[in-house]
Amino acid sequence: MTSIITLEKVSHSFGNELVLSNVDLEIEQGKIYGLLGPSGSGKTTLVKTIIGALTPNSGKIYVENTKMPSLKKLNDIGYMAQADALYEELTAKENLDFFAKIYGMDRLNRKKRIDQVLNEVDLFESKEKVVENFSGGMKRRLSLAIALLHEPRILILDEPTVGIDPVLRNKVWDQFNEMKRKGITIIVTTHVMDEAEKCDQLGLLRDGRVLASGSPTELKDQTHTRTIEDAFLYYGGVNS
Ligand SMILES: Nc1ncnc2c1ncn2[C@@H]1O[C@H](COP(=O)(O)OP(=O)(O)OP(=O)(O)O)[C@@H](O)[C@H]1O
Repeated sequence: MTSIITLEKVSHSFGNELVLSNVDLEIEQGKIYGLLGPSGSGKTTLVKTIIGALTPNSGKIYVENTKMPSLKKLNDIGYMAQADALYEELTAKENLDFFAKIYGMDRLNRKKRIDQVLNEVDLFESKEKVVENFSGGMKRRLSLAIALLHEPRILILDEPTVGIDPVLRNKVWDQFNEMKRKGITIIVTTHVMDEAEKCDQLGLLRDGRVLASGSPTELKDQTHTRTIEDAFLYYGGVNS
């Protein structure tokens, strides 16, 4: 097993509220890792510590053996935040061009990659449309396209399929699997149980603690349950 991301005893508080409590995690290269937990369990805070946007009060985080936070490492990570950070008054293509310039991509590469990612998220036909006229799902897909632009080896996606209809959601998951085949490591946060089933490995998070981790099958087998939801409830009960 090759771990690409390691967290050691990561804890963080906002004021008096302990949001992450002694989190240990190992994420393997080329896998889809799901962080599953209810609203407020600390998923977003955890992924922010991984990308280095937040330095936790204590603990260590390594991405490909580099201690985070590290500006250098950002080139290898694609991050899609929970709230879409898009320029509403610009078109989809203009948004992509803006971020491609920030990534320092040259003109030829920019044009090629922008067309590729627009196709990948099924927005090619809408590339000249102004983003303020996009639906919520279209905005999510554009955010995903931006995270993919610089061909990162690690993709960190905070609730990537919120507001995306079931048909397109399947398509987006097909893309995740395709990226995985190329060796890309993907971390997704979700509170949707059927999405959790599609991950290779899961970390079950509640109140800032990792209740359990393993593949969906392992978690169900260990708890003698048939669904991830029941496994989650089992671990929550046992550990509380
Ligand atoms: N910048 C902040 N300042 C103060 N409290 C915060 C901040 N960010 C998050 N929190 C608190 O930390 C807790 C965990 O929040 P977080 O966003 O990590 O959870 P989450 O699991 O991602 O939830 P959701 O699924 O609703 O996005 C919440 O109680 C939240 O109110």
